Amino acid sequence: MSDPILEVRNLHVNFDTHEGTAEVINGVDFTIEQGETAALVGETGCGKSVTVKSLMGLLPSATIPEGEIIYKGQNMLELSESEIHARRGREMSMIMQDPMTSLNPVLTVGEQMVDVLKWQGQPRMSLTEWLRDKLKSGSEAEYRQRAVEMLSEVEISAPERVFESYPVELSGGMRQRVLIAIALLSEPDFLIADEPGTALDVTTEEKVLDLLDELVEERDTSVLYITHDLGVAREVSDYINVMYAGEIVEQAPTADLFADPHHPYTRGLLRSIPTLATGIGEGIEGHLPDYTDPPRACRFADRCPHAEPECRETYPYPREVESDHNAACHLFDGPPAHERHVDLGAETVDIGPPPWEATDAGSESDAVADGGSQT
Ligand SMILES: Nc1ncnc2c1ncn2[C@@H]1O[C@H](COP(=O)(O)OP(=O)(O)OP(=O)(O)O)[C@@H](O)[C@H]1O
Ligand code: NI
Repeated sequence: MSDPILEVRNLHVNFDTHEGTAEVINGVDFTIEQGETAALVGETGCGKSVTVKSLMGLLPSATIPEGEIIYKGQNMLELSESEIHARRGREMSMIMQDPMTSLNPVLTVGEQMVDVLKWQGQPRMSLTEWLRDKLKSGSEAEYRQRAVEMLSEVEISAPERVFESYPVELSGGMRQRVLIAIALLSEPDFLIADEPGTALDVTTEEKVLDLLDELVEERDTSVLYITHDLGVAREVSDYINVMYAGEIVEQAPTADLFADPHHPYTRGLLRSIPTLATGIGEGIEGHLPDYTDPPRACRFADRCPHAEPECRETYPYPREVESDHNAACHLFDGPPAHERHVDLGAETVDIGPPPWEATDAGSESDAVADGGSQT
């Protein structure tokens, strides 16, 4: 097996706010294998964008008191600003949540794409530095041709016209395709897609997702896919990391997560997937904790239908359900998922059948106890 392309270990990210220090990301661990598409899933405000911006070195106002971000064997947190700039956009690329704010409104699509292509010839510079000097090399016609080709690859039917257009002249779906084209121009090894498509209607979103899926498959790009929707994550990813309030509460290969979800938050999210029958999901009651004063034990306890006193007293370190499948919950037992996590001792508790399947609440199903009761 090859080395993972990205390993995030014990990542902490804080912000200074008027109310005090917001401890938003609290000890996050996840790994992305070469060529794999992993998802980071959680509700709004749980820290998905903060996590990925810290991977890209795009959080100037944050502090990272602890953690490692190991990309191709190198800890990004030990690199200088200029070394990070040099990688960003070239080896690593990001499709942002909001196409309107990530495209420059005063430049045409073509101008923005050609700038990216020219910049690629300048490996020691950040895009901003490069734009300042505008060192020109290569021929304008070649860049134009490459950009137009890329626009056809994202299935834009009038690429020449879109090349000459300003972002505001395009539909939302078109802008999202342009952003995908820009992100793939540099043929990145690693792509972060932060909810591409959420601003779009469902049909357009589906098309954009299918397209992205195809493009990364062809290129064998490793992808971290950000979404609040487990249904979308299931469609696009091989592995799912479920995030709640700045922590990974459960992580598993996609099929395992759906077959045998352990964390009550994962189960809540599963119930939140809209069904064809009702069109709406159930949602999870309550709201995220205050990041400036988060619970020191389980951050989900206040919303958890199964919380016990221990959940408010002891920190729920991740435990192994199976190899590659971890959950951070006191309600089941299992060996520590990571070496530094040593705080075990909870008994296996039956939390009943998976709620989204349950017909008989309080039955003696041991779906959860089973998975977790390893010695
Ligand atoms: N620069 C910042 N300064 C202070 N707090 C911040 C900053 N950026 C993000 N936060 C806080 O971090 C928390 C997580 O935000 P984040 O944008 O990562 O959520 P998200 O999971 O991406 O949500 P969404 O699905 O809405 O995009 C929020 O409470 C947010 O207010
Ligand atoms: Ni976000």
